[in-house]
Amino acid sequence: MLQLEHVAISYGTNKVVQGFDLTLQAGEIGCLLGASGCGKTSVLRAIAGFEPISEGRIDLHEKNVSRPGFSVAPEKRQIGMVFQDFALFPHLTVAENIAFGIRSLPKAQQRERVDSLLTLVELQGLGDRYSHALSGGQQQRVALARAMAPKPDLLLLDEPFSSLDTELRGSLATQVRQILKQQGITALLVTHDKSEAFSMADKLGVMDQGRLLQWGCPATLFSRPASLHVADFIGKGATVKVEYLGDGRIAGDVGNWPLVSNVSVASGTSLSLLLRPHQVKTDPTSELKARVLRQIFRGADYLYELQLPGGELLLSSMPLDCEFSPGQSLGLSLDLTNALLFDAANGHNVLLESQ
Ligand SMILES: Nc1ncnc2c1ncn2[C@@H]1O[C@H](COP(=O)(O)OP(=O)(O)OP(=O)(O)O)[C@@H](O)[C@H]1O
Repeated sequence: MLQLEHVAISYGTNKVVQGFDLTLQAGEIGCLLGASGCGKTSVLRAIAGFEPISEGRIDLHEKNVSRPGFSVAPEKRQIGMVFQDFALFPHLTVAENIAFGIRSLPKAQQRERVDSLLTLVELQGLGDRYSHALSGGQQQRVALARAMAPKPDLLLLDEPFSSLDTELRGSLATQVRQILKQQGITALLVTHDKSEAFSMADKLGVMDQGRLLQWGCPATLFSRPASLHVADFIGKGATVKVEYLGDGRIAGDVGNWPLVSNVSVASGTSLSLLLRPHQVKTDPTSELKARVLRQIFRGADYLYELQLPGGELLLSSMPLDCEFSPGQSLGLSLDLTNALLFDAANGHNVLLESQ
């Protein structure tokens, strides 16, 4: 449905996106996740036809729409867009906003489509309102309905929920996913919010400085991140230095541990071991000790910041009945079943497939 091959985007001499490959199948929801300024919006604008590309190609339905020196006009691409700031027309009612892109259809057909979209986004009865009389979440659902009205082949969503409060953002992301799935719409969303990305995406990509570091299903990115940067970006954790001893063992300030998976490095290699909070547990009988630095109440559990005697930090999530105070020393056990290991020199994942 959508294919980007080795795409580069430049503003003058400044290349802000490079070597960008991405494939989205029909009906899939893709999501680009990355810090501010990494090039997410530029990629969306290039797909929509608003930005030329300086290298590579963009194909829609296996037809080339962008290559250096050539670009099919945005209005000929059958692409709908939803932006961060809703961008509804204030002088038009909700129904008129939704009908904006289908003005050329006969009136009766327009009304029918607007009514079915109002039902779809659960705004029945609000067709005559103006946007200032709607909540942020309602406005964003109008923007979604308006983008869907012309039945686009592809919907691009640029940080569509970022101006809403956290709770509304979460529930709207789930609703929007349901609507897109129900209608079989192919969509690409950009965001810097991990939870939004996880609740929306069939395929997820992490971008950094204009490059797509990894593209795959969210579970794969979480459990098999290609690099420490991807792992760090998509989930909380702490890294500690260890050395690969050979024979499937690692050692460092966290002690000497056997690995469940094989690694692709020689003995003596310096590695970074990423430990997520659920992998670090209290064990009074353990020789591995750490000092409590901070206890953070998270509602359903505590997050503890811990320090090993050598100075390295660990994070641990513990149930609410595990009450420890700053300064206290704890025995720890580590669950290395799904441990993530990266080459300390280049940050690449060194784990081979689990045995
Ligand atoms: N029209 C432009 N002219 C020159 N530079 C631009 C232009 N648009 C974006 N840039 C630069 O390109 C880089 C990527 O910007 P882009 O908006 O694509 O990033 P982003 O990941 O979407 O950021 P954000 O999350 O903050 O919206 C940034 O360094 C930005 O300053």
